[in-house]
Amino acid sequence: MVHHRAQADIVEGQPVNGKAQSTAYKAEPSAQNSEQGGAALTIKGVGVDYSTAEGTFTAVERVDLDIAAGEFVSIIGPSGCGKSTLLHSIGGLIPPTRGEVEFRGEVIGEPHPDRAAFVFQDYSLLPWKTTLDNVALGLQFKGVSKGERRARARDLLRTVRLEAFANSYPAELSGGMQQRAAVVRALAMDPDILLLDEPFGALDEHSRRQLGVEMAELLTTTGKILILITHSLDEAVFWGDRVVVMGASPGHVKEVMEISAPRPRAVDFMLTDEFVDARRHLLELSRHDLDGEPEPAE
Ligand SMILES: Nc1ncnc2c1ncn2[C@@H]1O[C@H](COP(=O)(O)OP(=O)(O)OP(=O)(O)O)[C@@H](O)[C@H]1O
Repeated sequence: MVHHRAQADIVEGQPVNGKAQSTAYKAEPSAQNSEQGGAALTIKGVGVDYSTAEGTFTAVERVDLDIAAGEFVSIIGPSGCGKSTLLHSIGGLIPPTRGEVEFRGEVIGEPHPDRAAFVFQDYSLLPWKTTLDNVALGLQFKGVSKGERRARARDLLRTVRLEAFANSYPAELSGGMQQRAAVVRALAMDPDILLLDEPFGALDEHSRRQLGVEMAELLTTTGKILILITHSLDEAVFWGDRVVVMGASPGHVKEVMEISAPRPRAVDFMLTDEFVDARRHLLELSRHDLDGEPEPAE
């Protein structure tokens, strides 16, 4: 069943210089994960301003979100609404201008690959290293011995059916294969949080759907917190325990939608009423973004 939490139910708007109102949220961890012990990751009033030649630019106004251990959260929203900025703040790459991000009660102040690992759209594999060495790379920084890191990297490559390409270089792999390698490279670090910034965005629609289904079990049974930025409504609903819908100018949370189907989900989930209803609702929400119309007054 799909639960919408309409903005009016949960938002305390604050006028900002007479412009758009901010959206402050207190979203609860999904029912599916709440038995795992409440929020592990707390995003408390996080806002990010950038300094530009024209002055201060507010990319993210204010976001509040509690995420439970093992929860999968998808983030969607129009281009430029601050999705990547927020993700970078969660991972410690960009310090928030306002508020803070806490993991298990500890403020995340700087990047820490044991805690949060990123997977970006452009694969970011090192072209001069083999697939195996790319996956093993992070373990080197953790001080794992050469033999052990190669063994662990080989095991991980097996989980994404890339063992036969262990000694190939990234340029010899397809886009989907490179992205599978990039995902297991991040998993090799055994982070508490996996941050996925449009990881399948460079792939054609067929490949990204196939990869999504293939990786569903691997990614969603890790017990890690997963946060996925995507422009694909299908992906957002297919993966997420919750879908966070962001709006722009400045970046804020418009709505949080809960998707209750258990994970890992098979491709048949896309044919269910829950999937179709959720997708339709998200499409309606983003219609104004797609039409290029201003958002309705909040
Ligand atoms: N380093 C920076 N300095 C100034 N402005 C920035 C900087 N990085 C991002 N911005 C601006 O902040 C806003 C949010 O950018 P961000 O990349 O977070 O959005 P996004 O929702 O991830 O966009 P997309 O979906 O297109 O990737 C945009 O208007 C962008 O131009």
